[in-house]
Amino acid sequence: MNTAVYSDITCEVLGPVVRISHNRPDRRNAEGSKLLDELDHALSWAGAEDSVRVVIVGGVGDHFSAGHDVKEATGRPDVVELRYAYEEKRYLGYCLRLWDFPKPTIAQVQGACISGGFMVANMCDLVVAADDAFFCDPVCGTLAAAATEVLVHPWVLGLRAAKDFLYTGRKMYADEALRMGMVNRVYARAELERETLALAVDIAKAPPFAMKMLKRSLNRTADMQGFRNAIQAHFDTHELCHTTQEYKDVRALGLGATIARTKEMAASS
Ligand SMILES: C/C=C/C(=O)SCCNC(=O)CCNC(=O)[C@H](O)C(C)(C)COP(=O)(O)OP(=O)(O)OC[C@H]1O[C@@H](n2cnc3c(N)ncnc32)[C@H](O)[C@@H]1OP(=O)(O)O
Repeated sequence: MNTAVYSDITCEVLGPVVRISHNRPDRRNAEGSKLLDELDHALSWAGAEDSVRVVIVGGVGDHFSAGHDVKEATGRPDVVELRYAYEEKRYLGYCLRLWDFPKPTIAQVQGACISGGFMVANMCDLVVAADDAFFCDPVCGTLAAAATEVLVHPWVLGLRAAKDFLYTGRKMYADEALRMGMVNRVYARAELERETLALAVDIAKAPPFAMKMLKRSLNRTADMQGFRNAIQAHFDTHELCHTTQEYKDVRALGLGATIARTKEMAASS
């Protein structure tokens, strides 16, 4: 049993399935350090608990997540060493732990799934989306950064489509994401939770050791093609961008401007 008390996530045990949800709907589920620490804590518990067979990662409210909490981020010191340590732990480290999670994971996505939040969803094995879900990662244009810290897009979209998507920073709606193979299934918004849980319960019937080995082999297939090295190399490239004048200029514009630019870029075709 998980007796931890969380504020920024919810953690529900649903038979053999645990649903862990971002829970800051008033901030559009922006991921601050508390939320990320709680998410990682709940995942560690679920990974070690024998009765848990599948984990769903979701979001309470209208949106999966608006990405990093940019308000919190602008309050942190702009010092390379401190930023690197923070991002290596909470972005790269937590994401790789989710990627390596020993049981199947499903992202359950409705509404906005933006940049940092998208990165978390992309670390899950499967993505199930509501018909109102949209995905975007416009941070090259909005924050002068080479995409989010963990660059999964070429692996789940293909190289050419990832370039189109990231160069424009546009929105991709659930139906296109399904066609592109970036999401597995799309349901009407009212059915998302029920259908995702039904899928999780179905997967949970498999023998757990065999499932763990199956996931390990599938992930190793990606590793043998360079997945982990590419992810780690991109992280350093991303961090380099935080030292530039371009970055300092956009950071000085503040939170409101970042959100406004994100909305503007997301609206472009
Ligand atoms: C490498 C970098 C990675 C990153 O992840 S950087 C972050 C990228 N994300 C963004 O730039 C933010 C994107 N947010 C949006 O586009 C919109 O939001 C939504 C489409 C998700 C929702 O739009 P709507 O329903 O009109 O809500 P609203 O009025 O924009 O926001 C409601 C409250 O939520 C706060 N908020 C939204 N996103 C963030 C965020 N990412 N970090 C911190 N706060 C956020 C706002 O400021 C506001 O707050 P108040 O009610 O006090 O005015």
